[in-house]
Amino acid sequence: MQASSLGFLESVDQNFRHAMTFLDLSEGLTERIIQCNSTYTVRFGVRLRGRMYSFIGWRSVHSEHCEPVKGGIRFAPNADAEEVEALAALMTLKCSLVNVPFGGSKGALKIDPREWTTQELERITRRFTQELYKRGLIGPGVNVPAPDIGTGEQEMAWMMDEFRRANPTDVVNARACVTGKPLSKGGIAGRTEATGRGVQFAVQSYLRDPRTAGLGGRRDLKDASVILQGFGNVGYHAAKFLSEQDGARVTVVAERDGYVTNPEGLNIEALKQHQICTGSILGFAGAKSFAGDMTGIEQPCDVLIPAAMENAIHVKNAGRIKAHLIVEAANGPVTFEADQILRSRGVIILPDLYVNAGGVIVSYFEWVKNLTHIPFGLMERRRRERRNQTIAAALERMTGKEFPADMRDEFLEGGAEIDLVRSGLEDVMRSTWARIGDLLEKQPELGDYRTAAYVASIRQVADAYEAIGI
Ligand SMILES: NC(=O)c1ccc[n+]([C@@H]2O[C@H](COP(=O)([O-])OP(=O)(O)OC[C@H]3O[C@@H](n4cnc5c(N)ncnc54)[C@H](O)[C@@H]3O)[C@@H](O)[C@H]2O)c1
Repeated sequence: MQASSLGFLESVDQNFRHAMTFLDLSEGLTERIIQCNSTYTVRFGVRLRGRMYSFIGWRSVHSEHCEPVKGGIRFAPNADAEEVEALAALMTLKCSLVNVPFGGSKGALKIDPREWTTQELERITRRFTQELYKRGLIGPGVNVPAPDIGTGEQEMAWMMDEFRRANPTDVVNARACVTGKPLSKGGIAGRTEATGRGVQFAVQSYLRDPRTAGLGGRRDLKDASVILQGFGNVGYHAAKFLSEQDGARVTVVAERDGYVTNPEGLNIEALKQHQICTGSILGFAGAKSFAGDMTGIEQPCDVLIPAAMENAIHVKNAGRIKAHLIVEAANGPVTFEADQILRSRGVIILPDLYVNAGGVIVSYFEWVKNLTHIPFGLMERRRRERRNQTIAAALERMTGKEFPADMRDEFLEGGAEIDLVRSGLEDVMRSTWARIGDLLEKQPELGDYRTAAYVASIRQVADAYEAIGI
């Protein structure tokens, strides 16, 4: 997915430097914040299928102004050190923007997971974890990985288990060494859907804010046409919530082998089942398929959600994008140059560091849950229970009737973990949008949401560096 003259890392760097022009920081501090602190390359061998296979991976730490540092681990055949550094920089910005107390990091293993069996992937993942551990690149207080492209809760469970084995005398906090784990291994309800759910809250926050242009003045997604690129974890959940709960019509889903379309709106759940059964979205009965055609994202629509790889929209195709609103669910899907072309055409872009922050927000909840060793939100649940008891007693006094027994338990229940996670996520996404909007209102010269988000975020990182005197 290339054809940009600027690479991913250069695009992030340009965005940084553009935002820095609105901040009054010393030159030394500017460079300190932009530069990636370290990138480790790990090479290791695993004996598989009767021979030795060599693997290469990376873990970048962009900024340690807050520790531990945090960021996903990607398993992808085209991964490289530059990509990992760009992603680590975005993690620094993202965590700062949504006020989760982590520095930025990211990792990758150059591997196509589809070429290996589950047992083989387990051995590779465990060896990779050993390499990270040896270099102090995994641990609850130092560096906390999470899922990204090509990884999920299974890989996180293996990593956590390998870390725990390496620390047999200190297993108490071992669970907090990665997030995105299965529930049975210390994960948190709602983590898998979190990034897609956050995308939904981001779109809603933008549309409901009277200061924005909305969708040509419209304030909701009812019947709006949406094109999605990338039908993986983030893309699937975003499309599911926006179509089932906000009434959007997902008219195109584009994947690496082509796209499917239905102007009436695709049935997202049925399409997912088809993808799981056949390994592709193509050939889905409820749509027309275009095999090998990568122009799905160029079809007319109200909203385009790139949720696959970086550099999906570049100088060569930016002029052909017809969406009014682009919602960056992926990291870096619009290059710096494409961003300028699109904005000159009046296209509004909601930036990645805000839109896809749901994953790290809920990862933070999971990390806190693992370190406190008490069920997530126990205090909040107790508070809600007490509040609801007071309301029930007041209602009983006013009506002179007892609260119906069948409703009582449900009403008094403070809320399950999933409700608390969702409401916490919603709260952070909405308040972060308000911060971005307020800043742009106060400083209209910033010009766009990406610059406003970068400025808000960098300012906090700068404050942290200045406070510790580096
Ligand atoms: N998983 C998370 O919690 C999370 C959090 C924040 C950001 N992100 C970002 O979201 C994006 C997607 O991550 P994910 O976790 O959903 O990964 P995933 O592996 O679950 O899904 C990615 C999907 O994109 C598809 N894809 C790959 N190349 C494509 C191409 N050229 N055209 C169309 N589709 C293509 C893949 O086939 C796959 O279905 C990445 O940029 C990732 O960094 C993920």
